[in-house]
Amino acid sequence: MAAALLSSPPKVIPTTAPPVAAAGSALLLRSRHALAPVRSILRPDSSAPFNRADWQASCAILSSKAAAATGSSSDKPPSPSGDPPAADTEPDNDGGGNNHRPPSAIYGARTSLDPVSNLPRPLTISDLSPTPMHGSRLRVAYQGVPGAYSEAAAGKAYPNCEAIPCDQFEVAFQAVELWIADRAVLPIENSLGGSIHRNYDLLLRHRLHIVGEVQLPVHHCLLALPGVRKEYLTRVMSHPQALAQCELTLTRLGLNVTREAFDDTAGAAEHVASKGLRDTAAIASARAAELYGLQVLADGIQDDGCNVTRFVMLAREPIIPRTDRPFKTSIVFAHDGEGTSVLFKVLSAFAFRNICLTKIESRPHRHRPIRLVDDANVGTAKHFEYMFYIDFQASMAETRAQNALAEIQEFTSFLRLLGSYPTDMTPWGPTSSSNSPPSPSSSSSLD
Ligand SMILES: O=C(O)C(=O)C[C@]1(C(=O)O)C=C[C@@H](O)C=C1
Repeated sequence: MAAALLSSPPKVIPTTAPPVAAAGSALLLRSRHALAPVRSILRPDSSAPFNRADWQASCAILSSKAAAATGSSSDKPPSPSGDPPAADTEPDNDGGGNNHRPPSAIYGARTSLDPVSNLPRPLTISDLSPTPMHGSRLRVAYQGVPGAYSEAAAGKAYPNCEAIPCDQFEVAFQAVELWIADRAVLPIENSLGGSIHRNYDLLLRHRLHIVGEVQLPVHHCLLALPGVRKEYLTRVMSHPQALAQCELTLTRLGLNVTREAFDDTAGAAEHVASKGLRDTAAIASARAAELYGLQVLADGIQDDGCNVTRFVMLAREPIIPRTDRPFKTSIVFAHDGEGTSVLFKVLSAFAFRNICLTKIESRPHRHRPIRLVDDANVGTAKHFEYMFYIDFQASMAETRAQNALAEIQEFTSFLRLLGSYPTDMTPWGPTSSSNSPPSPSSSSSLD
């Protein structure tokens, strides 16, 4: 009998902090920048160490002055993005390694001792959506090197972001967890190649939240060094998904080539170029050809014109689900019961509420991949155990979604909410060759 990982109600939990806590932490972090002017008023010698007792004294002074005075605040409202002022580089800890923040830290950006300064300001929508705390462009981790489709997906999800290449999917997860990046954008499924299983497994292993999705039309090209002709080729290398997406076309082109897997499509192009491989082609984007000085031998070689990869955006904090636009929710669960009846019940919890499912995926159960079923008559049978991933078309702000999950938790041994996020509704036609990187002129962000 597996231990239920969700014990006391509510069992359906976001993986780290609930949305309100998430909003609170964003507010605290932003406010540390706002504190600098207050500190310089209280201690003109800002180079001197400023300890916890000082903070408490400062807060007491501020509160007593606030209580005694009258008048209105002339403060500027926080910036819509919530970003801290660029010039504010005050350290946020007390020198002891702890990020102690005085109560006044949550009072917003105040620069004077007027009475309103110390009253808590109301939460605004910008407080509820975590933004970069380093005052610069959003840093978005992706797997691959420049020219990879994941880089283009990062640019579609977050125009004008700073895309950070990572050599493995796991590194992109860690980059967000360690605050090196603000978001990760990772492929989760492709319309031809199917699920990217590694990322399903990593979603469970890590504690990040899905905060959005983007669907990217993927347009593959066959790339080789300038002057190389198709007849010279003995090998083609690319990401396994890209090789799978072009399998039929490679045969149709009459290429007698071995297939070799590479970490990412653009990495394969870079390898062909940097090693001067004249017998090898890479499958990658037209942008990769440009970046690495390769020629395009064939354009649009994916087996189907509509070749789309769905990427998910991951963050340390969940977003607040809404109902003013189409939302999707992703969950993962496991059960102890005998096979189909539990699955049937889970599906009916959605069906009876008219909630459409858009994806079901199963992966081996991480802690218990096999269950032995002892039966005296037929010996010991082995059942495979699975984790089930489901995406459904509803927001967690909707009662029907909350009720469906409340019901599902009754007959599952484990249930985790991976995220409730806006559905990518941007229209796309047949794939074009411009899998472009992040750029300030790109279309609007989805998050
Ligand atoms: O190699 C890349 O360029 C990637 O971004 C990875 C990836 C994938 O993992 O599926 C993304 C989109 C394409 O479907 C092919 C490869």
